[in-house]
Amino acid sequence: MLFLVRMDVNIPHDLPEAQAADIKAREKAYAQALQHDGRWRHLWRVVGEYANYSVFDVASNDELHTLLSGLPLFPYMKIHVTPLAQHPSAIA
Ligand SMILES: O=C(O)CC1=CCC(=O)O1
Repeated sequence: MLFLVRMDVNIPHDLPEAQAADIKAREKAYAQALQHDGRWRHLWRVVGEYANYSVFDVASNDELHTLLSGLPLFPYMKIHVTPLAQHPSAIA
């Protein structure tokens, strides 16, 4: 099952810099592990925003929820999920 996910990051300004850097490093490792195993298919920065559009390929809504809620930045993100279906005119 494919899902388009938008993540808007909002790290509080009063979070200590070292703590923010640690969370971002763990987020990167988590995201790259999921890209390597094929479940995080795309990760794109939204131009001019601290936000991304991602495409996930997972078995169920519950799996996606588990992955997203495990993101180290999860407490600091607004996440919007759009389930995707085949388009009849798509050639791939
Ligand atoms: O920077 C972001 O958009 C949040 C994020 C998701 C995966 C990652 O490494 O950073």
